Amino acid sequence: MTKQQLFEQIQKKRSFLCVGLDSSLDKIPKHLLKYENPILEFNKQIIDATKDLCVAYKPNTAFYECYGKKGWETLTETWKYIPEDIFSIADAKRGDIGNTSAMYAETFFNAASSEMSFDSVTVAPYMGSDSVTPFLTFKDKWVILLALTSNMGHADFQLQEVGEDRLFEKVIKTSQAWATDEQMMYVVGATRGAAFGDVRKLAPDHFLLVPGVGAQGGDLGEVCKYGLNSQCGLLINSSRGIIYAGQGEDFAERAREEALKLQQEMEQILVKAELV
Ligand SMILES: O=C(O)c1cc(=O)[nH]c(=O)n1[C@@H]1O[C@H](COP(=O)(O)O)[C@@H](O)[C@H]1O
Repeated sequence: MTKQQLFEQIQKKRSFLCVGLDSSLDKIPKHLLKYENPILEFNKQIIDATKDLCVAYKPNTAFYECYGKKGWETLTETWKYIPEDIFSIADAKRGDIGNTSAMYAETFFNAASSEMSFDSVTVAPYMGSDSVTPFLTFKDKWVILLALTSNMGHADFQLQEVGEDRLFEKVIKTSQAWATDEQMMYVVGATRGAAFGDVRKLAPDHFLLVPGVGAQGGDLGEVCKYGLNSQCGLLINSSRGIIYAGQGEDFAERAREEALKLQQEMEQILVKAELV
């Protein structure tokens, strides 16, 4: 998917919501355990209930890899179930020496070999250019590079000064030589509030993937105040806050209610910013 197509989806749905499919057997409603593949059934019902309210789905691969062969199959089938006009993110946080990264890129982008072709993959920048560029050889596929993450430990490295910059700023500056804003996004945690202003100084036009709304307590208004750009430029992810909103037979409706609350808030923000 291109950047323009993503923006058009945002305008059409009046939403920049990404639903995180961090689905695990111990958290999904108990009545689903009778199915042959409970997590796939869960994901399908969540997708059916939210697909008109969101513009992206983000399965975190850890929640699939932990179940071995069956988990990998569930990830593949989940990717197949995501509608084509919805941006798909393999949240795998990969990155390795060049020839290994090339195989990771095949895994997530080349359906001919892996049966999956996500629109994007999350990548850690730590190993540098040759660990990231193999993901950029696929047309209209995206790297979503970790910049300023939502977790406590972000301060251990990302805020350390490297010359004149903090490390996350260095990551954003240096990586812009590897790809344009048509193929690269940055992860900036919703819990980082005013730091969105600093990120926007360096990357005014890039899309940012923003996890941390919902269960981690990030504030949507604050993120948008500093992070919105002329093509919206934000994909706001919520995983647990949406998918585990209910535990009963009506879990998908409850998930929809939570997604709708966020979509309605986003619609107001888009209208106010005259983006729709
Ligand atoms: O790359 C990510 O998606 C990510 C980066 C980050 O800084 N913080 C973060 O929480 N995430 C992911 O975003 C999701 C957040 O889930 P919830 O806290 O349940 O909404 C999880 O899949 C995390 O792995």
